[in-house]
Amino acid sequence: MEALKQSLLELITETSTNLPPDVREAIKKAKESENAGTRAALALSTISDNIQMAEENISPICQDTGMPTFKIKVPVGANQMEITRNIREAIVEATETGILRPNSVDSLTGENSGNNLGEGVPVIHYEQWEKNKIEVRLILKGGGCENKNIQYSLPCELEGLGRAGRDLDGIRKCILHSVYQAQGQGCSAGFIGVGIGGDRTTGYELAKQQLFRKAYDTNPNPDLAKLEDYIMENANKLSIGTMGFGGNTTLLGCKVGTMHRIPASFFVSVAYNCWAFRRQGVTIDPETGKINSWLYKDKPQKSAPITVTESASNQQQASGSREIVLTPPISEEQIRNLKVGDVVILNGLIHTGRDTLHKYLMDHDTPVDLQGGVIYHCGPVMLKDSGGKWQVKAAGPTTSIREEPYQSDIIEKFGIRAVIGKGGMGAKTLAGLQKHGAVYLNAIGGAAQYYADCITEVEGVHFMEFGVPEAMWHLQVKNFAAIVTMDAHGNSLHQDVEASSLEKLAQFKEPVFS
Ligand SMILES: O=C(O)C[C@H](O)C(=O)O
Ligand code: SF4
Repeated sequence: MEALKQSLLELITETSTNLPPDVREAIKKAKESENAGTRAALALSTISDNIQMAEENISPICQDTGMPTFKIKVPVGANQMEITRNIREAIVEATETGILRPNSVDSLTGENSGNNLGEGVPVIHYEQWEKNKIEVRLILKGGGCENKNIQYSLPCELEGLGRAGRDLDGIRKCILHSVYQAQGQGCSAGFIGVGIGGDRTTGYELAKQQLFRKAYDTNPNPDLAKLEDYIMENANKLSIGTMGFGGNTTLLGCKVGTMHRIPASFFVSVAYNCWAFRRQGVTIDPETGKINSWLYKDKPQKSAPITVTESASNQQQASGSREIVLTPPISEEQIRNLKVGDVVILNGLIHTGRDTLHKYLMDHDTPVDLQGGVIYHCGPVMLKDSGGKWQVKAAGPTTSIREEPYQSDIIEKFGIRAVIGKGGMGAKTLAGLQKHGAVYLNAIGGAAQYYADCITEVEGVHFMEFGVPEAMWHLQVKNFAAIVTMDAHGNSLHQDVEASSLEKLAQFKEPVFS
């Protein structure tokens, strides 16, 4: 078993940096389904470039390397404690080399353990089988899409869809609703795993288990196979699109599993996974610890099950949109000149800030002048080089809506002119942008290599005690592109897409599977 740690390290590295062929194929089909020049097409082409860069740089596809979750099958008699020890060592090493972001945080103190270990982290599930090999599957599922998981208890009333009863049709409605409620915040286009039945805990477990299926397999249960096909065909008619920009592809995969329940409970649990669907698997020789085979590396046999609807109203044009170059400090006049749909190219100094910093700034001062400045909702992966200088390993945006309670106040208090993030923000921030003269810029979620490439220098950092992702990094950027999705005139692309997708959801109200 000497080689085991090295094998696990290889598995972690591949999972974080190299998307499997079935996922790539689904993204490729999505790209082909969008009309050239639309925002969705541009977002998908950034995503494709990013996937390529991550593989070439052997660096994280997305800066959020998620909750490492292992599913392991072992021969009778295998030493599970030894396997766990090796996993923990491999995790620590992958963190030291910037393959994983230090992501394990004490829930009460907020302290980052710094090495991705902690109470309950990583997650490891063991199962025995009668084969003489070890099978290890790993999924790195980030926080933004995890926050979009949802569990329904049937019967229930669903916005847009009405009553969902305790039958296949009620399940159908829940799944469509789950895609709608995620909007672009889980970095759509996404994959969903659905668990029908169980209790609240096992239902979610079953949903996550579905994510280990290959994107193009066929469900052995004909009813569920029909349901999966139906969802793939119709969820895309919601036209939420990549990053919630509108567009033809919202969902890249849907896998449904079922288990028994007790009479009083009927749960439908949905695990939402972003396009950065990082899962790999290996079989390992139990004597040597060496990798024998990879589980997700074969080319998909069937073509991608993506059906698209051409919907002219949702073809958000990006070509022909204005491109505006800005260098902070930015004036109010420059901001008021911007409109939803403009592409902003930023050069100069920007500052990262996410959950801990926003809360902190509510009743503390800022260590640097933010007048006319730009805040980037981002928790990067950083490594110190041999000369003691910080290097950016990955730096895409995080979900902005979490800062909704603070953002408007922070903009006003410090004179901030632009906020970069992803997924959009709510009514309070929109009003604040209008009142104080600021804009919201949407970067492409998950495109962590693409944006890391725009960062020319790390000028400094404050609040390292918050941990690497939550610290305030001061970054020099060049040609950092993002789209204005909320302007200083009360317009929000996110609000528009949410409203139009709710209208479209209502077309699925009538029973289909009776
Ligand atoms: O934590 C992050 O960097 C991003 C997170 O996965 C998110 O989607 O918001
Ligand atoms: S930022 Fe987006 S792509 Fe990255 S883990 Fe979060 S949801 Fe996934």
